Amino acid sequence: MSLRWQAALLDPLAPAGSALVHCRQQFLVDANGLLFPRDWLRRLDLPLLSEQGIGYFEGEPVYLFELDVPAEVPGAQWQSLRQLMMLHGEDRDLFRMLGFAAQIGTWASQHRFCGSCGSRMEQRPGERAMHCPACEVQHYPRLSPSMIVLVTREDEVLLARSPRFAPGVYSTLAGYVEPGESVEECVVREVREEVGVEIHTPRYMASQGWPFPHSLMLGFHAEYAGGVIVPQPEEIEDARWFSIHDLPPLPATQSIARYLIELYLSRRLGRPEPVLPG
Ligand SMILES: NC(=O)C1=CN([C@@H]2O[C@H](COP(=O)(O)OP(=O)(O)OC[C@H]3O[C@@H](n4cnc5c(N)ncnc54)[C@H](O)[C@@H]3O)[C@@H](O)[C@H]2O)C=CC1
Ligand SMILES: [Mg+2]
Ligand SMILES: [Zn+2]
Repeated sequence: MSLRWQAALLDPLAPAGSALVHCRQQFLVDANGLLFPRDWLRRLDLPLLSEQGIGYFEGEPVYLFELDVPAEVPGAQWQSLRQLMMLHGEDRDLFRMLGFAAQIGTWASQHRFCGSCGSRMEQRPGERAMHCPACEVQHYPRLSPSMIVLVTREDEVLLARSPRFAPGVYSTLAGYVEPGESVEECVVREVREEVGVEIHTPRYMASQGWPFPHSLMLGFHAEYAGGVIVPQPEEIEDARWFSIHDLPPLPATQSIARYLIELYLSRRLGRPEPVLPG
């Protein structure tokens, strides 16, 4: 359990504190960092969509200002959550706070109106939920279960490239769980769809909350059972078997994709096991 960052439901009517400012997967940053005095922010008259009390960082209460548009603030710039992960990813507590804030902010901005009757939703006191006063519908923060799997064949691992990846980087296969499906069924289906390969006995390894934009990654290991690689045209730019002795550039160390690969290498090569990223 982290000590520097602790998520909590704080009352936005409480005074003082610090705040993060978020809009569309970007945070406001200035020379002092990402946390701004809340009273100072209030005086800027920002285009506020929602304010949420999100927790404690180093014991201090932290709020989130979710904005309608990325407004200009003198002396400050907007930085994407991805850029911030690259810059501060080693600071796990900071990144966990930012990931949580981004997900709460995105959810709050996308649940301002009731999807059922169109009325304006209200923040429910004492609970992280949006509530429709007209039809009583309740919306909690959105999470999308997704599987991620390392497929192996003895000293080889199956890695693929999405057109969105940084040049040269290959990663494990991932995909969203569909309604009515078990995660194990999703693993088999996604591997078949994305690379045309059959697997056997997918085994659950570990999980990770992933704020791009609101996935809960369920990490698996599976063994190759048959077929030749045929990449799915729209999603997979290239997919190959790589020898564990000759791997391409891999995803960021904070990702469970990297953890699954490193874990397999450690077991195969008798190295110490990696630490699960938080
Ligand atoms: N932490 C990690 O190590 C990694 C995390 N991921 C994450 O895994 C998730 C799924 O991976 P993808 O290969 O992109 O998924 P995918 O293979 O299911 O395909 C993505 C497509 O699914 C559809 N989609 C989008 N949101 C959806 C939702 N909530 N439910 C169902 N379908 C949806 C869209 O058409 C999207 O283009 C993403 O959030 C991605 O960021 C992916 C790789 C590594
Ligand atoms: Mg995928
Ligand atoms: Zn309603």
